[in-house]
Amino acid sequence: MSYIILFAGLIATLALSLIMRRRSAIRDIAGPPSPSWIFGGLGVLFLLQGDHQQLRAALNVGFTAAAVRQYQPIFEKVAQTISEKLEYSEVASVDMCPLLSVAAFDAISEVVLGCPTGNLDADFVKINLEVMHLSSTQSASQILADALTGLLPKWLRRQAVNLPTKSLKLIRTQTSLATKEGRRAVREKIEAKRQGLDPNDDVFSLLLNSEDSRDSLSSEDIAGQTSIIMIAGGETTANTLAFGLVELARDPELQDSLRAEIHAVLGTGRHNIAYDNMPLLNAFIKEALRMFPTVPFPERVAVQDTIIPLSEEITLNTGQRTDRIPVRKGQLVLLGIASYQRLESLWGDDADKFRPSRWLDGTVHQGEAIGPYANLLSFLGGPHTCLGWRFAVMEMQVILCELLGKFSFSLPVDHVLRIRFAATLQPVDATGNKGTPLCVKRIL
Ligand code: HEM
Repeated sequence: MSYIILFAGLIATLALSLIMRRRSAIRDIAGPPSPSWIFGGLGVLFLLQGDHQQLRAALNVGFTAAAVRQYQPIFEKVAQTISEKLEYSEVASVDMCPLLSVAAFDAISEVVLGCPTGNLDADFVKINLEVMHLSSTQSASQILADALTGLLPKWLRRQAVNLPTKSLKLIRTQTSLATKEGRRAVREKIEAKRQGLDPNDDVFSLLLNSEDSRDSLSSEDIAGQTSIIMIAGGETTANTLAFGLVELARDPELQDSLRAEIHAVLGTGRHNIAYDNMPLLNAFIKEALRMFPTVPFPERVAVQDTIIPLSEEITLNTGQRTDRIPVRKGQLVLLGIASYQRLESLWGDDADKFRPSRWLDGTVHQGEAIGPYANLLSFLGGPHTCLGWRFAVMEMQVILCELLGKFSFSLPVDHVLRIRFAATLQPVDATGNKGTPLCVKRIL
C-alpha cells in the first residue's frame, strides 16, 4: 500500500490539495475521464458540460434518497443470498470477492433494470462478470498497451478502439450486449404501461414514468446507460466491502461492537430498518471508503486553461516556491484521492490506521465539503460525482448488517493481503490474484 500512496503522493497530491482549497477548481478540469475513448456512446460518465448536466439531472430521479429507500428490499434479498451461499460453503476459508461481485451485479440488475440476474441474457451476465474482473486479470503488457493507446491522437484512437486486444474486445462486447439488454428492459416496461400495469420501483421504470425525467430522456438515452451503470456500480461496491470485511476479520473487538449494534437494531424487527441511524455501521463504511477508495486516481483532461490553488506552498524543482499550479487546456490531471484521504495533515497522525471511531469521537477532519458523502472524495466531487453513491451506501449497509449479524469473520493462518491498483483498488491474496479468503463461522 505504501507504494501506492507514495506513487500517488509524487504525481498527484498537488492536484488534490488544490481541490481542497477551492472546490470550483474541479469544475475547470471537468473533462472526460480517460476511458471515454474506449466506451464512447451515450454513457453519462463520458459526456461533457451541457450535455452531461442535462442527462445527469434527468437520471438523478432514479438515485435520490427517496428512490434509493425503495430499493432496500432488493438489497436485503441480495444480502440474504450471500448468507445462503456462505451457509452451504464447506471450505475452511471462503474467498469473499467472487461472492461480493456477484451480489453487486445482482443488486444492479434488479434495482436498475428491474430484472433478476437469472432472467437476463446469459452472455450478458457472463461478459459483465468478466469485465468486473478485467482489471485484476490483465498482464503488465496489456495494462501498458491500453495506457499507451489512450495517449494516441484522437483520430488514431477512434481506429484503435477496434484493435483485437483482450480488454477492448471485452468492453466492446459488454457495451453492445448491455445496450441490447437495456433496450429490452425499456421495451418491456413501455409495453407493461401500455397494458395499464403498475410501474415497478426499479430505476428504469422511475425514469420512464417520472414527470421530471420522461420529457428529457428518450428510451435510447435510458438504455444507453446500462453499460456504464453495470461497470461503475459493480466492482466499486464489491471491493469496498471486501476490504472492509478484512479489517473486521483483523479486529475481533470492532467486529463484536458492530455486531452488537446490528443485533440491537435488527432485534426490533426486520422491517424498515433505519440503517442511517446506526452510528458504528456508518462510521465503519466511511472508514472503509476513506482507506480504500476503489477509484483512487481518477483522471481528468482540463477543458480550459485554469489555475489550481494549493492549500500549502510547495517547492518546484527549480527551487521556486509556489502556491498555485497552472494547467493548460487539454492537460491531463490525476486526482490523488488515495493520498488525500491519508494525509496526516488532515486526518491526524494515525491517518494510515483503520479506525472507524475517528468518525464518532470528533477527531475526523472537518473542512470544506468536497465530496457528496462524509467529506470524502471516494465518490469524487464536482459535476461527475458518483451518481450511485446513495445506492452504494445503502447496499453496503444492508450487506454488512446481514453478514455481520449472522457470521463471524477471522483471518486464515496464512493470511496475506496486498493491495493492487489496476484501474480500481483491489485486494490481492497470497497467490497474487484478486481475492480475500476469510474463515467464516455461522453464529446465529
Ligand atoms: C463504493 C462504491 C462506489 C464508488 C467508490 C464509486 C465511485 C465513483 C467515482 C470516483 C466516480 C467518478 C469517476 C470519474 O469521473 O472518473 C463515479 C461515477 C459514477 N458512478 Fe460510482 N461509485 C460507486 C458505486 C456506484 C453505484 C452502485 C452506481 C450505480 C448503481 C454508480 C454509478 C456511477 C455513475 C453512473 C457514474 C458517472 C457519473 C457522471 O459521470 O455523472 N456508482 N463513481
